[in-house]
Amino acid sequence: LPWLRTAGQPSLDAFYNETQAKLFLKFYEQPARIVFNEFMEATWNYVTNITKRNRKNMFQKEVEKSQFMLYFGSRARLFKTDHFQNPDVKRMLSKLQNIDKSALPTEDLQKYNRLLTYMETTYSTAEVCLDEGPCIPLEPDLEEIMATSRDEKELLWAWQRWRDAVGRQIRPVFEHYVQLSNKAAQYNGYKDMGALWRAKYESNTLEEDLKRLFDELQPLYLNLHAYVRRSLFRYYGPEVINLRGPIPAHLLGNMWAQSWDNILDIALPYPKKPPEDVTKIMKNQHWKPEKMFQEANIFITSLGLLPAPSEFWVKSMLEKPADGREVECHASAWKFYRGNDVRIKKCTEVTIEDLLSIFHQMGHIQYYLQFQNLSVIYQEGASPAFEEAVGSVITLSASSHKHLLSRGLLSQQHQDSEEEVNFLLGIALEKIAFIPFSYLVDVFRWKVFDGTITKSIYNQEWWNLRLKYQGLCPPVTRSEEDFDPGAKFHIPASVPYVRYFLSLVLQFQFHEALCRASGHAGPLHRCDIYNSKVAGKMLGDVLKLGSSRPWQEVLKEMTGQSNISAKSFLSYFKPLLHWLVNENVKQGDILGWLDYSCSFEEKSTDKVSFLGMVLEPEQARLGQWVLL
Ligand SMILES: CC(=O)N[C@@H](CC(=O)O)C(=O)NC[C@H](CC1(C(=O)N[C@@H](Cc2ccc(O)cc2)C(=O)O)CCCC1)C(=O)O
Ligand SMILES: [Zn+2]
Repeated sequence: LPWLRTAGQPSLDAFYNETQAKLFLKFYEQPARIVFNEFMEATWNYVTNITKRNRKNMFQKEVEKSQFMLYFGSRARLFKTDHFQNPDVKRMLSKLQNIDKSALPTEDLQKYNRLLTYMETTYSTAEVCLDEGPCIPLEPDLEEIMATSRDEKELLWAWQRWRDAVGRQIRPVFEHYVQLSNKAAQYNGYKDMGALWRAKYESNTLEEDLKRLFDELQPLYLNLHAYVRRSLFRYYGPEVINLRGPIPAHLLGNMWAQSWDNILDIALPYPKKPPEDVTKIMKNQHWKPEKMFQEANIFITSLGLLPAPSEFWVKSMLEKPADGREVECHASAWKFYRGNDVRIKKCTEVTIEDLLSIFHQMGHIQYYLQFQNLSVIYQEGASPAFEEAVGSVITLSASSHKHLLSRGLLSQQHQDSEEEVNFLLGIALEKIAFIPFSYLVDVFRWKVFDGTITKSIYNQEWWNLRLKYQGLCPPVTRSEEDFDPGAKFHIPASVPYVRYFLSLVLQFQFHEALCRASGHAGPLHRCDIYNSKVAGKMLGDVLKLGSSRPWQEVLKEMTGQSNISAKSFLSYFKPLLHWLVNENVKQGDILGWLDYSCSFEEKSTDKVSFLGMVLEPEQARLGQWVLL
């Protein structure tokens, strides 16, 4: 191209580099699919059959994958993209450069992988042994106790023994994990691993956006917290519950008190009109795990979206194996970079909770199927929150009274206003309770990564955040021998969590847009997009983009808004907020928690460790309050 040469060096370099860059990216595709496929297969084999041999093979494939990513990641850095014309080439090259832990020197990487696998496997194989007799695992046994037992002592036993069995083992390893994580992040050009995780959201206002959303949702949470505390007070009595203090963390129907839907029976607003027990109906109708996945598939294909391919039904692990194999029961959806090879691993129990979580998982599968023709580099969600919101938005329709009725999972025809409050409270116990938990998990980890929370105070800082954001307290004294955050899967598994907080907000924003598109009129909580091809097309168009476009652009195309907003979440629960505010005023309950611990002897009225809010009857009507 002599004539270009005379036109001056930069344009030639730019032209030459851009062409070269396109070839480089083209060449990347095939080997990437092969290397990633082999890595996913080896990891799948391990988590569905935990043996030394499978672990060794997984480590081997992990090293190969990392060498491959290091090769292409470092070469992607060599291109000077500022003169490039094609925005796609620039975006793909920049995504290729973030190679996470693969940037570590092989020695460190192998140590890091051993730490990660030790923590995740410790969690997945941990059991709690009764004094004499059997040892019981988290899924389904301990989770079943936390969900259904109403014996405070038994709940305390399960809560404490799980943390003894897992958290304590993981603590010493976690400290090294933090160091190596930060080292990997620095090799990628980030100050610490928290910064690398946050960069996935392509936003320089992420932390303030999170804070803003959290504050907008605070009135909902504080009113629900006060109401549930009152309900638990009525049930367990004043010895256990302090109406002006935090709630003991073992009484909320969940091992981590992250969602409280399992104690709807205790908190039911109108006990004379109890909702039907869908789990019981499923069991009476002889539902099996496979039928639960087919039910989700039927919903998804009713939208005109893609069905689960035959390989899915053949290769997935839909139930805990009965052959004594050790498996990782924590549910997950998998893609294998080979077209229709997509799978789910889940130790499914026949319950409504598992049915709804299957809708969530099948949302991941649908994303994989929709973006499979994109470059490997774009085969992920527009943001991690988008990935999580897809399945959850479908679940919002699937859990509606209208949908369950149409699927024969409810027999009651009508739903009067009191039954509607009961229904909304059920959804609130899952979604509103989840707000502060899904926010604080990564607030904790970001502070650990950036050094604010040093290893000598991990546990006390965890409980400070649990008190500050959730208004919970540990039911027994904790120490720095314990490591309670390690008792939650995503911490030993090193899976970021703020995606679930953002997904909480996003799923309602999506729900409102999809419901409007499907022609739904009336309250948002009565919407069911089932059978709506229009809503399906709107959703499919988002999924087809993968991460090829910034999520802000994708959100704008779908909902008309380019920023994430809590407005839809608030409007979905508006009827319930009014009911809760009136109920709390009637009971004279305060919002928030003045005391800072469960045990009453440390009762203190002078120390206000958190916003103590007193409702003036007048302001309460407007849902406002006066800071104490
Ligand atoms: C190979 C791989 O890892 N694949 C990823 C997907 C991907 O990255 O492509 C994946 O499958 N991750 C597993 C994870 C599983 C679940 C989870 O952990 N949920 C959170 C938070 C929550 C709670 C309630 C709820 O309704 C929705 C979310 C928790 O239980 O605390 C378990 C129950 C449901 C979702 C998931 O599906 O998000
Ligand atoms: Zn998910």
